[in-house]
Amino acid sequence: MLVIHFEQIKQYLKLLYKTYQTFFKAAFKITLLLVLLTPIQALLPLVTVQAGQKLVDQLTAQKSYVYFLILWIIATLLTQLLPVLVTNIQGILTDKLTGFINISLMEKSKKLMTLELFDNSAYFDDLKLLSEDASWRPVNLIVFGVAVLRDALTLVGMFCLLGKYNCFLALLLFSVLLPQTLVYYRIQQEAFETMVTRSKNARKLDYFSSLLLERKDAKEVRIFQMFNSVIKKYRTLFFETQRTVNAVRKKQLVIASCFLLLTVTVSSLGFWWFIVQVQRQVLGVGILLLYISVIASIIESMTNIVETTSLLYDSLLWVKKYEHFLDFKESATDGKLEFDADFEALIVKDLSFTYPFSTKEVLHQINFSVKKGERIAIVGENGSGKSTLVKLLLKLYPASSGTISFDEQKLRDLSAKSYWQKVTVAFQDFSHFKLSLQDNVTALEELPEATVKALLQEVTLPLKAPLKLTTILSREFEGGTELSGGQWQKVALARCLHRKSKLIFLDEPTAALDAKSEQELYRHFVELGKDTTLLFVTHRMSAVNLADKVLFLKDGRSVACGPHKELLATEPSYRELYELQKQAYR
Ligand SMILES: Nc1ncnc2c1ncn2[C@@H]1O[C@H](COP(=O)(O)OP(=O)(O)OP(=O)(O)O)[C@@H](O)[C@H]1O
Repeated sequence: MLVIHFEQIKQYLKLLYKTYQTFFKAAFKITLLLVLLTPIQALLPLVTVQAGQKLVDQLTAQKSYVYFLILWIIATLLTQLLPVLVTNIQGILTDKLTGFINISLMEKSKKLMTLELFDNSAYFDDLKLLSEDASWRPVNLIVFGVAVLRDALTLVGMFCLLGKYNCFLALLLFSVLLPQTLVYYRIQQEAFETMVTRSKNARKLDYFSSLLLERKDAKEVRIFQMFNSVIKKYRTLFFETQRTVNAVRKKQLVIASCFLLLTVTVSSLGFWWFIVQVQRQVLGVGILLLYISVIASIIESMTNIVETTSLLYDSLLWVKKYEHFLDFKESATDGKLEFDADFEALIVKDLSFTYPFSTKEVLHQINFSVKKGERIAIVGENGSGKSTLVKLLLKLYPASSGTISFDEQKLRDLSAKSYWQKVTVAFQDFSHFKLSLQDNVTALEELPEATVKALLQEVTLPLKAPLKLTTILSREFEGGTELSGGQWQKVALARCLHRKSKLIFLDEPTAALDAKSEQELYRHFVELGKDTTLLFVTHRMSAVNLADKVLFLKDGRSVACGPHKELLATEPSYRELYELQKQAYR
């Protein structure tokens, strides 16, 4: 049992050490100053107590006490002054640490080439927690991290002071307090585990309340009358969580009371021993003042340590998650070759794929090729693997087997950065950046206004009041506005076009457009130029007429790839899909 406790304490201290390492990395000088001030602050109570004892002894012996009085005044003054200074320094360190942590999280994300991390639920949950808490965890870490160190030093100092007069009593008190601390710690640990369970539940609770309060879901929540059911779900989960937490609290109260009784008994015995020493004139009366102060300080530091360590614990686990995220290594390594956009053919050979952390293969032995300048429509039923294929072609996932190559260049050997610089895409679930219209089009690249306006014209999105290039596309920000689904899609298409790439992927970004607008836009992309290669996913079979070739996917397999008319003649399931849509649009 005790081994487990020591293991936990060891892990705790390791995490505390790592936390201090992060403090130093974030702000070396400020942390150093804080670390230097901490022992001074921690040992001041010792000086005050001893000065008080000596003062009383000198007074009763009718000797000069001025020196001890001055010492006591200085120590008391510093005891009051230092916390103000330390709070100030902690504030500066908190700001620096918050910036440091947030920037390092963003920098790490920048280094992630594939989407693998986002499919790993353990990492993804951690990442969500990391980004949600990054604004307040650093304060917690600094305030509690410094307090733990300070209280531990005071505690050690006080035990040493007591040991100077009665070593046995100091050891006895220590032996009562040690198991008390460990049990306290264990209880806090249990409380924390409940808190973690609670934190999982808390996220669910948050979601339920946001579901009924946020704009995003306001329409469907009303129409489908979801209020009562969601409130009921919230209530059930809330009370269930409360019950578990209360059970831990009750246990905590009982055990804490038992140990408190033991500590009071030992302290009283100690007090009695010191009274006897004073009666026998072995020690001066001042020792009683010292003893009372030492016991009060030991108990206070002890309580503080247990409370602060448990308050600090989840923040330390947060640091662990932070380190864990920074250490995340992708299974695929990036290539080194520069992408030559002047390729003659894109060749996909025996391509199979299983998503990371999944066992189901979603693409099986896909084969097709695209010549430079060709327009390929990728069609197939829902879930047939069209978007997955596009993600693989974009190097967002490494293939499980098989190859994608541009002439002789294998995609896996290309540097992701060089590849992404020369391709462009509009996704089905494209990003709605809460930035200005201009920034949404340029993806924060600096482009002349005239170019942005021309792009918007290309995708037929007129700049009519109140929409300007500087308008923020979100009501969350002052002066912001919201676009319609179709307008948003045009913004995504303008973003896709701004790259002027020779290799374009469209993963059905046009679902919210009417058939005419969609046809016009596809035509626009098709007419971009003879050396522009276009691969577009579409559900509207009318769009396949614009393509040179159609890649027909079924259950993750490439059933056929060829001109639309050829597929109609040779591939019955393709003909069936086409006829079905034709009838629907009649
Ligand atoms: N991140 C993921 N992890 C595991 N499986 C996934 C993931 N994303 C998609 N899948 C699975 O891969 C299969 C193919 O999905 P994909 O989105 O590629 O199909 P699609 O043809 O584009 O469908 P739709 O026409 O509905 O857009 C589906 O069975 C889907 O459940």
